[in-house]
Amino acid sequence: MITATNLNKTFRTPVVRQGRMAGLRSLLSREYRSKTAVNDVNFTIGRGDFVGFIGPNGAGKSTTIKMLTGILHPTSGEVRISGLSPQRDRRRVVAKLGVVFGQRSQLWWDLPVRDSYEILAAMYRVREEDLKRKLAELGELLGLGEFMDTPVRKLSLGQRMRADLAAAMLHDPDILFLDEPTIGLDVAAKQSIRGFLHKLNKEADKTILLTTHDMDDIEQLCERVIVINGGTIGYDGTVEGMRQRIGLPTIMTIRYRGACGFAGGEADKEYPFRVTAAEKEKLVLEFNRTDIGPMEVLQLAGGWGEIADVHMQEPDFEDIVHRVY
Ligand SMILES: Nc1ncnc2c1ncn2[C@@H]1O[C@H](COP(=O)(O)OP(=O)(O)OP(=O)(O)O)[C@@H](O)[C@H]1O
Repeated sequence: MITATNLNKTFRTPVVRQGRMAGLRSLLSREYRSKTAVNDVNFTIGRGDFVGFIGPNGAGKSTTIKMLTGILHPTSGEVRISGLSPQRDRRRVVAKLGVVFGQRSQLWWDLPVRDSYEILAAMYRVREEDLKRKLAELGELLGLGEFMDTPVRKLSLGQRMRADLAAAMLHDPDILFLDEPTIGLDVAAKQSIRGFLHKLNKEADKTILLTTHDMDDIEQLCERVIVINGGTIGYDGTVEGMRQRIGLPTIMTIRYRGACGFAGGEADKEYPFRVTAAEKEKLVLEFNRTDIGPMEVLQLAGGWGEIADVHMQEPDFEDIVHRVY
């Protein structure tokens, strides 16, 4: 449904000269600096996929999304959205896409939300009865009723984001590109946006590409994550696969009923895990899931006494992402 093939984007910006007569010299001979923002990027996103697109600041995320939506032309390589080029078939591709930039609203600042929707519906040639039906449906899912007649500038950030998501859905696109849709929101507002996106993906089968710096968005919503850094893709796979590849340990704390038999001599033996703390009735073990599974660890640990209670702590997703970057 969405493919990027050998996608490249190099920006050429004029160098600003310093010193006397700099302006005149710049006019006579311009010097340019090249910056490769996206470097040989390849991926395919299937219908109904929910993909997280992450990377540090300046990694090339926005540049990639702008090429996917047709706002920017690639220096080389190509994009296909349902077989169409967003650069050459702009109008047909735009009809399939909904786009939300969290930092920038596409609504008219001084107009009531309702008026913005009417303008957008006219631009997208949405029929009046379809708009009515869509607004009733989105109104319920996103709680638009409380601010439909309020000018956009008076909305809270959470309300504005909900209003923007509805705006992106008015023409019922199959694909959504979301750039930081939860930025700056409090926990409750984030949860409400996430609930909506989850429904769109699972119940309405929308394909979603989500850019975010909030790792909870990724963990709660995405099955797959694409990591970009310095314009190049560093990882493309499942969230679980990323955990395993990075190799941060899972920590298991085992409490025994009575004294634990792990002691003298045992410490010298080779195990596929590390014992990081050993007390009378408690052991703390660290292991990598690529080396051994939790059930095998428990079988081995069960040899040192009767296990009363087990607690497992998976590596923190934020730490994993930092390692990938
Ligand atoms: N119009 C432009 N002209 C020149 N350089 C640009 C332009 N747009 C982006 N860049 C550069 O390309 C690189 C990638 O930028 P991009 O905005 O795609 O990153 P990003 O991953 O979206 O970052 P962020 O998370 O900060 O939004 C950066 O070094 C940026 O300075």
